[in-house]
Amino acid sequence: MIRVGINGYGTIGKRVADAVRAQPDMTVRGVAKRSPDYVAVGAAEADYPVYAADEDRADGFREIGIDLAGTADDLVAESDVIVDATPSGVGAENRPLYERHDTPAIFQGGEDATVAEVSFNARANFAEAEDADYARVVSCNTTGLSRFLAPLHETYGIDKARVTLVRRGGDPDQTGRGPINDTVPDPVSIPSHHGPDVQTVFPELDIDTIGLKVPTTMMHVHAVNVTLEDDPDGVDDVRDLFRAEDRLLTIPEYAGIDGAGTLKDFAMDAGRPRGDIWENCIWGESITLQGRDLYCMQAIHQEADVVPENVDAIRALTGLLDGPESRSLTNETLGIDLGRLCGRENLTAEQRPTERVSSDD
Ligand SMILES: NC(=O)C1=CN([C@@H]2O[C@H](COP(=O)(O)OP(=O)(O)OC[C@H]3O[C@@H](n4cnc5c(N)ncnc54)[C@H](OP(=O)(O)O)[C@@H]3O)[C@@H](O)[C@H]2O)C=CC1
Ligand SMILES: O=C(OP(=O)(O)O)[C@H](O)COP(=O)(O)O
Repeated sequence: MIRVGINGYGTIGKRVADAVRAQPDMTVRGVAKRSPDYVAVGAAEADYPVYAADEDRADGFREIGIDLAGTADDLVAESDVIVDATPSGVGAENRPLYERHDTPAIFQGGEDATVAEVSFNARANFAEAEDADYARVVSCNTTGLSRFLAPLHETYGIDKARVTLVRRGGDPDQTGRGPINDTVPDPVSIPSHHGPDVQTVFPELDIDTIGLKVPTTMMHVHAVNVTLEDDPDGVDDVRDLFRAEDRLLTIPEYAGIDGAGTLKDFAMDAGRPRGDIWENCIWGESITLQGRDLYCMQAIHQEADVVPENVDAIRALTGLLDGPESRSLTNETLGIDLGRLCGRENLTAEQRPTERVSSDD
């Protein structure tokens, strides 16, 4: 059993902890956080050993009845691998602590790519992390783009990708984030950081990205245009390629899912923990082919899509399983089952989204 320490127990950390707990080959050694708040109480109630990230605040935990298991330093010493899910920039400050204990670590996408030897996506470059001590799971948007681009890159080749990212303003617990009544170019300069970040996974890929922020906490939405090198054999060829991917959910027209709100409602109806959607959600009707130009729209649940990637990164760093085996086990244990979620195997030709434009036209 690999002992996993989670340093930083917020939006990402608490989800990764629950996902690690669901695996048969790893266990949560403990979780570290700074503030003795409702999330700390939740961790203790979930029977995770709680460690204080900041020793000065240790008494605050005791005052609310949480018996601390130690400090972050102790957690690192007692773990085989650390998942660092602290806020952007803190991970890089923590790296010397992991080096001191000779403990491999996984960082998150808010860190600069230089924090680790490899920027990781389980679908695109699992094997590159197998010899690494430090890996960075790329951000939620970059994870969504990497999963989407990998099969296109392998099957047709990519001449150029252009993506407009409509980014959620903040997560539901980020009460101070915005905008609350605006649509804001973010960043106003082009490209946004996402294109260069995708290139940390696909170094040769030609990609430009533009970002905007909008007043929602639900999900990010991407409008994608990819100019392929080779002609697909019609739009159904592309649809079938996406359907064969384990973490790409093609939303069928009959589902009536017309936005991020219905997607979240759908996830909660499906019994997903915290309403989490670990998969990219591609609107089937939006998949459009004009010659070699592929268009479509996808939604990315920012709180969730990196969670299975962290589990897979743990296996890559520790050599537990290879990429396909790890993805398959992670999918099975978390319940990533697209057929069950959207009735994929029941789709008839008539039920499939109508082709608006096809290369055959
Ligand atoms: N939220 C998102 O949508 C996504 C975030 N990411 C990336 O994941 C990382 C974490 O983000 P997120 O989960 O949103 O962050 P949160 O702010 O939700 O959680 C951060 C956690 O780290 C703790 N923390 C703060 N400072 C320290 C410290 N010095 N040492 C140890 N722990 C500390 C916080 O403790 P406390 O709360 O007790 O103060 C909190 O538990 C970032 O790199 C981010 O860019 C990636 C994909 C999506
Ligand atoms: O990793 C994320 O987004 P990103 O891919 O836009 O960097 C998370 O949604 C965090 O984004 P934030 O930097 O807007 O909090």
